Amino acid sequence: MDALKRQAAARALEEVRSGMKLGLGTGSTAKHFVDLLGEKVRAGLKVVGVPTSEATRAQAEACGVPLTTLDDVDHLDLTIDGADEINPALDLIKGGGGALLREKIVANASDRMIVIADETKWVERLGRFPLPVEVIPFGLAATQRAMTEAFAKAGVSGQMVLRKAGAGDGHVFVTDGGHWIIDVRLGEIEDPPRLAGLLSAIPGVVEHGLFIGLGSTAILAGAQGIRVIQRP
Ligand SMILES: O=C[C@H](O)[C@H](O)[C@H](O)COP(=O)(O)O
Repeated sequence: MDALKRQAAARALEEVRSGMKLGLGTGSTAKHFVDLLGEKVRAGLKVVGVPTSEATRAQAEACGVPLTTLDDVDHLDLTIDGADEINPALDLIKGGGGALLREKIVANASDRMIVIADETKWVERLGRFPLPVEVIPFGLAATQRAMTEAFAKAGVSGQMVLRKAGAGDGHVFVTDGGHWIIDVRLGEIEDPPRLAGLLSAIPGVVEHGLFIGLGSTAILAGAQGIRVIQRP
């Protein structure tokens, strides 16, 4: 699986040109991309990147990829990032690694977003992967009640699970922005854009993992080779 992720990352690197301002994604697939980009930079490629997490920032710095911020550039040419699920409209579920907020800000500031993944991320309908929803700790119960109403309006339901940190000591997972994440296994989401709008309207929801209309191209690596899919 890791070899497939690297293949998708290598194919995405072919889209990078000297002088580009890049959004750098987060996760195990994006990590391959940053690694390969670092090799190119050390060989003379001139790019700057905006990392979507502190983890990616640290990796990019270690690889020698020059970094900037969205305050210092007026737009990004291209963002390359992974995903937890991708449907044929190139709508995505993201945030399995907890980086969805910065990832969405960066993708939205980009002219194009290339999604890199192994074939297992491709689904007819989004929703098998638990949807991450980033919330403000204040008023959590009220936010969850509003989320339940939003799910009902969108015709879905699922148990809400407050994400815990990986250490197994019971501590709540805290995002780079200081927020919490609620994961909700919804099953098939009939209308992802509608659910996205309903969740975005809830005051305690900072952001959610539905990326609608942001993915331009998906590069999927599987046993049969690489598929490049453009947003319809
Ligand atoms: O917050 C994490 C990101 O949205 C990742 O891009 C996503 O979870 C996919 O990660 P991976 O490439 O490790 O499957």
